[in-house]
Amino acid sequence: MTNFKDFNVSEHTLQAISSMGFEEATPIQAKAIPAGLEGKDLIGQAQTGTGKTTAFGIPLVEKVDTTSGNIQGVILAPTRELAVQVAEELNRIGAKKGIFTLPIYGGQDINRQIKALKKRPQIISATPGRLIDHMKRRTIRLNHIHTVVLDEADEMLNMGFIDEIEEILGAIKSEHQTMLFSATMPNKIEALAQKFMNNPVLIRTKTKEMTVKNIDQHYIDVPENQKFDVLSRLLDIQSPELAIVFGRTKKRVDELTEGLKKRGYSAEGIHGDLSQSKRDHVIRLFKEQTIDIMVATDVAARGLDISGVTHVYNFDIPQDPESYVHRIGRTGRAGRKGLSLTLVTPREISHLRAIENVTKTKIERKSVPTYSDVIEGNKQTALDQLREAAESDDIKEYKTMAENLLNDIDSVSLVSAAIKLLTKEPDRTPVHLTSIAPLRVKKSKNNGGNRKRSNNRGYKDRKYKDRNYKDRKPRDRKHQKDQRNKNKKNWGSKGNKS
Ligand SMILES: Nc1ncnc2c1ncn2[C@@H]1O[C@H](COP(=O)(O)OP(=O)(O)OP(=O)(O)O)[C@@H](O)[C@H]1O
Ligand SMILES: [Mg+2]
Repeated sequence: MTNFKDFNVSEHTLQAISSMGFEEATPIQAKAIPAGLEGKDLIGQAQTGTGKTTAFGIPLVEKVDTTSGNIQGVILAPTRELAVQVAEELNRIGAKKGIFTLPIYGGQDINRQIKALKKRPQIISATPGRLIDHMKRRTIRLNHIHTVVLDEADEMLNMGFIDEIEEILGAIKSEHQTMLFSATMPNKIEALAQKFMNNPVLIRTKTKEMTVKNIDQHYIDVPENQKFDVLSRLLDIQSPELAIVFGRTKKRVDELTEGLKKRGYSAEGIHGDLSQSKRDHVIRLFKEQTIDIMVATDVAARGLDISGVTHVYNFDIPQDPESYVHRIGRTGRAGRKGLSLTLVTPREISHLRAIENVTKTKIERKSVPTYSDVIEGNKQTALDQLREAAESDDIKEYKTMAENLLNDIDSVSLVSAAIKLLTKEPDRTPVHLTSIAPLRVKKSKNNGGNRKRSNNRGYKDRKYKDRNYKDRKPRDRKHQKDQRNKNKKNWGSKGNKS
């Protein structure tokens, strides 16, 4: 166990960490914070939800010179929501030291950001495309940078941000420390590390599995056309507090959201084609639990830390093992329990096995829940509601009525009737989703579908099909489109592209 006091950090930072409620450092923090404080370049890999933000946040904040109004630290993140979240966490860590971290991301009025930059942030947390915009306008200068962090470095490469990253890193001429963090570190990171890092130390926490143990991982083998009904049944039976449902494409997310709403669930969708204000709105509704289901593409798979997410449903099996790791990692964070459930069509089973091999985890098979399971689930939910209401204070005004009723009817009959009335009938409103072709494992010489894999080649080089491309330059979008067309040929997809 490592206490934050064991690190060589300022009293201000210790106070900030304590007011964040952190007592012991997590394993990645215990290893990465001392190395980071020594100024070493480092690559940090640890499972989802294990505190990597603070692992780079503390060394970064500690290094900031508060007497200078220059931007001294840059964090790059693949998505806008993550850039915002990381800035919030850094503002908490730097609160007592008086350090200001500003998020810089696409989709937000650039003039607003230019105005905010006048407040002289010492750190910026940015998406690559928008940072380059500011560099070109000279509204951000990187000539006093001493620390660079690439959060979710592998994802930024997956998204085709390599040119932007090279441009940004190449523009930092001052002596600086570079830190790369992610739960997954595929080999292609090496080229980036070789080019832009100075003898980086690799910091990994010792675990065989790529996913945390506190997530119960399940899958259900189900034909494509039954997936929506199965999802509805699962939502009824498991009644998650907060759930994220991942779909493969933007269109899929829209259709799923509509379908869920039709059946009476409180759900909203998020993907890269929505306006930033809509995306912010959905995240806000979900965080404050006004809605309890967020339907998302992989744009929400990385880094997002929303407390209270109890369930992750992969409505569509993810494109590759890394994506699986990050998606399910939206639950089971900071030691909490979580459950993930992946719907797998019969032709995608080999894909699931490949995920198990790469992540070194067993994903437990569950059978398709039946209609009577749903009824039982709904009865249980009704019972829980009744119990909760009975324990609350605001039922006093009903007590006289209850006493009168109890004079006529016995208590067991009365409670049975209350449960019956509260038990929701399963909603079977018809919902039609455009069907999509199953994913297939691409076979190569070294990599057969069901064979045990010595590496995860065949996945690594794939481009994800649905990402937030909005922060990217047009040229890259075209490149991505070409890539998608190529992929479509490889996988025989029917073109439900992002
Ligand atoms: N030492 C700690 N003690 C308790 N909670 C912590 C500690 N460090 C971080 N946390 C909390 O753990 C949660 C997950 O942290 P964080 O988002 O940094 O994880 P991560 O490793 O970056 O995950 P991901 O790979 O999904 O990005 C956050 O809510 C954070 O506040
Ligand atoms: Mg993170």
